[in-house]
Amino acid sequence: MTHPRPGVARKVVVLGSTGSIGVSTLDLFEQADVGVEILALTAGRNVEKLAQQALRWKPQVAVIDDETCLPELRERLAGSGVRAAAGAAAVSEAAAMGADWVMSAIVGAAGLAPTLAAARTGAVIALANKESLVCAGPALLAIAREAGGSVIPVDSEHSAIFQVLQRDCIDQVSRLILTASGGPFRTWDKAAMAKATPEEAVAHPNWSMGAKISVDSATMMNKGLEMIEASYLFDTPQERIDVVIHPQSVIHSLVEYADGSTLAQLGPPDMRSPISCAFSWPQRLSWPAKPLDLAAYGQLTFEAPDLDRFPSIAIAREALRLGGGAPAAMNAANEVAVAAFLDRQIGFLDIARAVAGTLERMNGLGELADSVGDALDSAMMTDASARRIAAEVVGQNRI
Ligand SMILES: NC(=O)C1=CN([C@@H]2O[C@H](COP(=O)(O)OP(=O)(O)OC[C@H]3O[C@@H](n4cnc5c(N)ncnc54)[C@H](OP(=O)(O)O)[C@@H]3O)[C@@H](O)[C@H]2O)C=CC1
Ligand SMILES: CC(=O)[C@@H](O)[C@H](O)COP(=O)(O)O
Ligand SMILES: [Mn+2]
Repeated sequence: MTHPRPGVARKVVVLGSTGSIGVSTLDLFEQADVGVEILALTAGRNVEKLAQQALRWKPQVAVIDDETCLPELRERLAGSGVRAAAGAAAVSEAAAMGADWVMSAIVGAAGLAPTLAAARTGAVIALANKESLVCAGPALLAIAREAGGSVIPVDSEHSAIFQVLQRDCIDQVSRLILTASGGPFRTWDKAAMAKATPEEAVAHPNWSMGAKISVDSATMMNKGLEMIEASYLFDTPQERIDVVIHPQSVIHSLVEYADGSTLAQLGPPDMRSPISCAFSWPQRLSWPAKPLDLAAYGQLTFEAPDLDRFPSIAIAREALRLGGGAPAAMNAANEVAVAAFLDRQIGFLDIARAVAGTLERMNGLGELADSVGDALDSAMMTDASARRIAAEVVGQNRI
């Protein structure tokens, strides 16, 4: 694992540079004034923003997933010395350019192939793309380990656990406690939630994030995904992972030990902090981070999650219990249902119904069996059949 060395620019790739995490990552590089040599920046289809970033950071290559955007990217980068490339294969090639540190911040299962490609190179992977762990967690972690690299979580809860986990006392960990804000509908009744609009669902109370994860926070599927993520990352069964609602998002998660002591990590809700940790671990970066002013908060509050209004946590527990392809299927069904909700095809409460319905149907068809062969192929096969079935289920719920 390559640690930052004073005076030596680390070679970096930022996958998903145009998104919320990607932008925070580049901003942190500026704020912390760290020495980085950016090998590649990648985006989905936001060619204007990608070109702007590329002109500022001068990577060797700027890659856009959507091939129809390549002519415009080429035009915008003409004369800059930055090569333009396009397509999913080019994104994975960028991930495997031999960087010391790769930020994995593509949204959804689309991040799996490039993250695995980066893992095979032995890079330090700063992992924001939780969906890749959900789809193929054990394989991804094993590939990174075997290649001599590492996976450092960026997701705020997992970064918190990563920071307070005492590696010498791993057998004395009794519980991992994930905090959840409760999202924008924490206090809404079911009748109001049924009518919630996409605009209301993406209005997260504490964090400014991409649309998909914002809807996941509103359904609390984000916590379901995070429970699976924590189970794989910290090798902990789901029975020992709990969720507590903490509306202020100041305590990012906790580790409870068998001697009755519970350690927590705190900070203002700012993703540059876990990104900073993943960049400099086991050291710390200096940058003008806003300090935590506990007196200004006055009080930190906690409540138990309501599984009737937010069934997604239970759905994720069931997917983890089923094992095999169930987490990947759950993730794919959720991506389909969230996209349909954002497109106003289904109602807010239909998202969790569609995910549960897809899992039920696939289980009945025997399509959630343990994977065989290549982890990526097998996760992508499960992903594809879950998307097909979820589209049918969503069609039945169409408004
Ligand atoms: N935002 C946050 O605070 C947090 C995010 N995460 C996780 O980090 C990941 C990124 O989240 P966030 O930054 O909010 O998401 P955004 O939607 O803001 O950004 C997603 C990024 O992925 C790119 N992208 C989208 N689809 C594809 C594709 N098919 N191929 C290649 N690139 C693609 C987007 O490009 P384009 O701009 O062109 O569409 C963009 O750069 C998610 O997995 C999320 O769960 C975890 C914790 C916190
Ligand atoms: C910032 C981050 O890590 C998000 O995953 C956050 O946790 C979302 O907030 P919720 O707690 O509402 O899901
Ligand atoms: Mn999180």
